[in-house]
Amino acid sequence: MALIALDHVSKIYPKGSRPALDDISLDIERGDFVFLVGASGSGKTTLLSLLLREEEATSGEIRVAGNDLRRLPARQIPQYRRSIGFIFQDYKLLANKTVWQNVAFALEVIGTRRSTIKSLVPQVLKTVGLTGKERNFPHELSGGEQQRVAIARAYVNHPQILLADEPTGNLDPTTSLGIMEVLDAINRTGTTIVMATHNEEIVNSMRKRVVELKAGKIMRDEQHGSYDSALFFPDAEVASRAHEAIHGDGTPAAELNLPEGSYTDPTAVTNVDGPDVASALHGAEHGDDGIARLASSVHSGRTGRYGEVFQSVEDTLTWGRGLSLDAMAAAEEASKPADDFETVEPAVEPDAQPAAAEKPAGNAENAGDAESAAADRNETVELSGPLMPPAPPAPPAPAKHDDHAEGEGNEQ
Ligand SMILES: Nc1ncnc2c1ncn2[C@@H]1O[C@H](COP(=O)(O)OP(=O)(O)OP(=O)(O)O)[C@@H](O)[C@H]1O
Repeated sequence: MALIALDHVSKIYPKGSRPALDDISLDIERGDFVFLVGASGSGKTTLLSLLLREEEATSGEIRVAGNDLRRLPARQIPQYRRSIGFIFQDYKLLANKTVWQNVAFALEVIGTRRSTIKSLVPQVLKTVGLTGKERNFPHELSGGEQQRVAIARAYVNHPQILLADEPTGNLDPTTSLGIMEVLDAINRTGTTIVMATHNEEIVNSMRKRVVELKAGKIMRDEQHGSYDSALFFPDAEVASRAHEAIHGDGTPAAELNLPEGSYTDPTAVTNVDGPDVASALHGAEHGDDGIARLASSVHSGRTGRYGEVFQSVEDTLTWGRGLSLDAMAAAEEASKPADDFETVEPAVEPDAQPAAAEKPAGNAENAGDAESAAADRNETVELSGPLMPPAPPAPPAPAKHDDHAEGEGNEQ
């Protein structure tokens, strides 16, 4: 039997005007890597929430690793969730705990022996390429490093299933590549991965199974699938949104001074990109070289139409290839009249981080409810099976390094 099996599943939220999921049937086998794609609101997060038993299906049957989720008693839900790792777009790390403590906490709440924790935490941090960052707090890490901590926390008990909701959504292409390398390596150890994403470059390079949702229904299920985000984010709409985000007005895309090729007639968006995308999609043998293709795509600077049009938005972010504050201050200064000697303050603090990344996860900081907090964040599983892969591939290098790591962290 499939590891994950959905049979005619529908989900209607109490205030929903239409089903968030509408008669979905889907089997996912052990060891699969599945991309869930589809427009905003198509039901991707709802599907992941059902698998996690955060939400209950309105009708239909869901079985995960032999558990019939309709019949799972409430008291067994925390234990069930421990068999599943979950990774969020905004990391959901505990802001007041170090890297080491964030990962160790996942083991502490299930009563893992201190000596075991001391042995497991460095192993998993090494796997995700974070050796040397053990004593850093989340705000002292880049976005990519924070997501690696989240992956380490989700993976420390070697879950059978890893669910990821837009895990690269806040990251630049190069950092996303590093995250995908880690997820691919974890998948190759036998962990089943279901990942919701809008990132066409990742989907098209990795050529894993693609399940596409549209208005709560499965429109497509392909073994070595692709994704053209332009189908879901018509160029004119994306361009307008990007322009509005940057300049704060609603100028129609057609009137914007956009780079050649970034705007096309919205009625003609069903075309796949030019020869580059076509060859990326169909040029190589289907095999286990998705990461190599992704690396080649990232290094060539090809980010797909969705990536291209949001490029300037990405450049304003304060992590990844963030805007240089010096350059920004210099530009402001240069644009001022010569007789204006006012000091120019930078718009953001040099070490500013996205607010979401600093937020603790749900009620996870409530010390009196550590168990349910951990369950909410789903980072632990039963201590069965090998905790580490027999021969994991070399972990990718961290997205960036700093000089203030205090060495290998046996801080417990
Ligand atoms: N708690 C809720 N109550 C009512 N409606 C909801 C709730 N959560 C989601 N929905 C609705 O269900 C539909 C599917 O939402 P869902 O979040 O699953 O989409 P998604 O594909 O994950 O979107 P995105 O890519 O924007 O994250 C949407 O119409 C959404 O408005």
